Amino acid sequence: KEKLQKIKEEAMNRIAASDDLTKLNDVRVAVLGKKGELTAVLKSMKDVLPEERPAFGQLVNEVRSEIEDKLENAKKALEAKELELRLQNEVIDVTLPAKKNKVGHRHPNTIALEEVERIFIGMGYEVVEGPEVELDYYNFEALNIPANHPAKDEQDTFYINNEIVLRTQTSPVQVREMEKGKLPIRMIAPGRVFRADEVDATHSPSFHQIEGLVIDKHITFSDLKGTLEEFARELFGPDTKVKFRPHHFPFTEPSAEMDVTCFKCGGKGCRFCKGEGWIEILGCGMVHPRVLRMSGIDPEEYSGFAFGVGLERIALLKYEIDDMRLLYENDDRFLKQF
Ligand SMILES: CNC(=O)COc1cccc(Nc2cc(Cl)ccn2)c1
Repeated sequence: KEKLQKIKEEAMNRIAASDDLTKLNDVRVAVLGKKGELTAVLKSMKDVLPEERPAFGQLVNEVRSEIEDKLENAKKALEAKELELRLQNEVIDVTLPAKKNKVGHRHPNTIALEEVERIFIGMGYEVVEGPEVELDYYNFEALNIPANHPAKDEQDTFYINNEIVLRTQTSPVQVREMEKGKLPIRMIAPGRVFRADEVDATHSPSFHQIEGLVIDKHITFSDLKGTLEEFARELFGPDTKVKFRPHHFPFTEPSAEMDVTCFKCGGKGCRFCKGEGWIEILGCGMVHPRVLRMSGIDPEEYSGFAFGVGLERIALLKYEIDDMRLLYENDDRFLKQF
């Protein structure tokens, strides 16, 4: 009897002292398990006098159910505590900012190209593409660039062989269009061009240009100025002013270069426009009559203007990128800013 009392007291204390489910289970096994203390007592029943067995057995069962109840309550309490702990640790703060998903980005060149295309498509121009590996006829002769012209030497042009080059501008696409003789023409020719230049912050052997060509009856220099002024305004903002400075290209006469007021300082002069207040954007001019004639267009009947703009130049200006090589290094840290 005393032994049972001791086992019960000891078990109760050990249950109360168990601060987690594992320890509690250890107590259950130690007392009620196959080799448990109470089980041992039950096994010693055979030594008890037969007439005392019923009372004894009842006593043992009482102790066992008291211990089982205590174990059960302790188990429930510990489970509740564990759940409470988990609820505190696993709480999700829904007010935290969401993780930004990594999404793709358009390259600055792509953004600039799509912007320029949108402007001229809006003016009714067609976008035409052509071969990057070109006959030197279309890249030079048809553009009134004579055989011994410096632009043709190997310092500036990649030759595949004596007749075939990597095009140095997208004008050949326009010559091919003029040859078709379907007039009037209003087109832009975007695409990759190649120069055997030195590579530096503003030159790359392979870059992109967009050229424009308008051929119709009675096209004048003022059509050129009006069109390119509108282009500049749509690209750099409505307050942009333009100016045309006389220049020379073999394929246009007269020729000009167009500057726009610096969109950073509005024309006062700043670091960005090197204090000039103006930034050169493109070259242009009235298509040279010899170029028209070589492509089968009568300069007495038709006239036209053309222009060429460097795509990287637009992208570098618009996004204030100071080294063209950044456009080609595919550094995600740079590209994901656009
Ligand atoms: C970045 N480009 C520049 O600085 C200058 O580009 C220019 C300038 C003037 C005209 C043209 N293209 C052209 C095309 C034909 Cl088919 C006939 C006449 N001209 C390109």
